[in-house]
Amino acid sequence: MASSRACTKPIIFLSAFTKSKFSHQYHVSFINTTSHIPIYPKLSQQRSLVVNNVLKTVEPTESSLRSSNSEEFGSLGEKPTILVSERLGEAGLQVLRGVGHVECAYELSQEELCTKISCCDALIVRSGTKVTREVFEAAKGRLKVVGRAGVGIDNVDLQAATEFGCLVVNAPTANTIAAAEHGIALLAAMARNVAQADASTKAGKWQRSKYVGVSMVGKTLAVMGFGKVGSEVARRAKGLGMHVIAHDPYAPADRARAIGVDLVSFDQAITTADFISLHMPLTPTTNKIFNDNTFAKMKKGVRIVNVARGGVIDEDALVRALDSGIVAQAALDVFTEEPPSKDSKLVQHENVTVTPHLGASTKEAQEGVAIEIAEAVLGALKGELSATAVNAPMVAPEVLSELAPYVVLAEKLGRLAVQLVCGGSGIKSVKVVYRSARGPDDLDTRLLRAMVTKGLIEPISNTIVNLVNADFIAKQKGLRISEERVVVDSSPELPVDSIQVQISSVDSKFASAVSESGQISIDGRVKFGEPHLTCVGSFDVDVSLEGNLILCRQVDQPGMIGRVGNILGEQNVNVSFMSVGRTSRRNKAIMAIGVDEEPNKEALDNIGAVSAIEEFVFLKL
Ligand SMILES: NC(=O)c1ccc[n+]([C@@H]2O[C@H](COP(=O)([O-])OP(=O)(O)OC[C@H]3O[C@@H](n4cnc5c(N)ncnc54)[C@H](O)[C@@H]3O)[C@@H](O)[C@H]2O)c1
Ligand SMILES: O=C(O)[C@H](O)COP(=O)(O)O
Repeated sequence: MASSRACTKPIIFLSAFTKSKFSHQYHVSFINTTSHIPIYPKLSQQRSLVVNNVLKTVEPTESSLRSSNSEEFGSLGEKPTILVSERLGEAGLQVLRGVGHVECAYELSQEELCTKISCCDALIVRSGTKVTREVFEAAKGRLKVVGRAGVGIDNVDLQAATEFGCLVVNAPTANTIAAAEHGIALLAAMARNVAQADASTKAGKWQRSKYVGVSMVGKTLAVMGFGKVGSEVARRAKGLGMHVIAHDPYAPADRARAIGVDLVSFDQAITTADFISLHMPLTPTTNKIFNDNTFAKMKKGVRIVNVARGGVIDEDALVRALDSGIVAQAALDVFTEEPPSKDSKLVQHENVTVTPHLGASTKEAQEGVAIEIAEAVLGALKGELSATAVNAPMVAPEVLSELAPYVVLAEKLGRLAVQLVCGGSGIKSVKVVYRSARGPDDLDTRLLRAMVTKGLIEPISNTIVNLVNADFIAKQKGLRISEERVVVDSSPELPVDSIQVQISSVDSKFASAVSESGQISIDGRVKFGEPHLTCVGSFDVDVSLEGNLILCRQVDQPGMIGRVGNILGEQNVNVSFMSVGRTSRRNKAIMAIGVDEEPNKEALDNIGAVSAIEEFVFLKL
């Protein structure tokens, strides 16, 4: 006989993120692992900021301005602390202050940031703060969300964020127009030597012949990266009478066609363009994608604008290309190192126009970005939809809402299964079987798998598992979680008929949980919205998965329920649910008893001493 006393902690975790296929909205939920599990499948108030080339004014929503009560913040239990490490529009700060403690601390050293971060639930940055692995380590698990008030997330270590279970959200739409306008401003300023002529005139010179420019009309502009900013630049360049081509391996051809832009290969773009405007993100693939080799292929006298990221250009190679005349001029808003060194040859080059990363810096964009990020961060903290998660799988809000009770079931089954293993940490292989009337394409199981993983890992480690880090943590622990879908003849209205968790190649502390095929196996289903355990090993049971559970295997004979019930009653332990499953009459039976309180040692010893009881286990859910 054996009993398990695995300990669980009353923690609420950031657990689920969803994104609608249709509305491009994401969802974040908090899940309370010990009591009722609240999921808040509310739709976010995300507003389109650029609609048909029109910049829409964004206003904070009423809900985001409303004061918080502690319940809204799940595990935080009190107002969250939000560190804002770079200047943010006042409207966004107002939204944040309505619900949290906001600390604005600018130009922090890395050390100062690491010191502050352990007291913060959220961090809001722009491009100037490096959110490195050290920052996540220093946060010691408290940091729930990093909000990037802008598009580029190359200054946030996403891998580290994911490993630490920290959600990263950005504000991808509010500065699109500002960046596109800045691109066009630089293009025109470069073509007409505006900056150089301005400096010369202010220096008392009158150099009209020196600053003869080039015209843009009829010239070919290659837009590299045909995303939000790139397509707005293309649209504006068309208005200037330019012939616009674009390269973007992932852009839909119909969007390009709609603007009258030809999508071409990388080489075709750079070899035929008179002007090249860069609008791709900085990734390992695009890092220094403009280098000696690519400059060598360009039309002599090409002009380059970069409002994307400095790192996409090999800056030394650009200086060489400028010196050799391959590149006639460059206009740069962004640099590999920001700010660039004072004696940077590139910055000082006479054919180069520079601005200090001003692409997003309009009043309108900064207000919009601030509200967009404030709402995304607060949404994440409150368990509401977050439209812009960048390091979490996306599950549509409607899917989340229908899966909500199964999410609870999945976690409880994982939690229960791991407590049935002798020395739980030796688990290597887990299979989750979903029985459903729906075809595989109609059932998104990532959330369920993540919750089984959470249930399996948390009782045996001090790791916090959520949807951000579930797969990573499982892999790190050498836990292979496979999934199987079995199509059954039940109602397609229900996403899942039942979930089975199997753990193979381990010994169980409750031998009856081992199925005929040799794995620990438990099944559950949702009944009337509540998770139920429906099968243990080869025994059918039916017990609500709440509170704690005692599983006993006994000889099937009269009076057993009464005897165990009496023992528990004597210790003032309330039985919430009881079910008996047996192989055949008067043979072996399993009694599953739900109890509100944790029985003390004496009660458990007394249950073990009942002669007809062959084994039992106490499980915390
Ligand atoms: N200077 C600024 O202040 C400022 C302001 C806003 C955005 N940005 C930067 O501009 C860039 C674009 O922003 P966005 O909002 O348009 O992003 P976006 O995600 O909408 O667009 C980026 C596009 O680049 C494409 N892309 C990816 N890899 C590519 C490759 N190898 N070659 C060509 N295209 C590739 C993507 O498919 C996508 O369509 C980002 O780097 C962003 O950080 C800078
Ligand atoms: O990626 C972005 O959104 C831009 O580069 C803006 O950066 P900023 O917020 O530092 O101005």
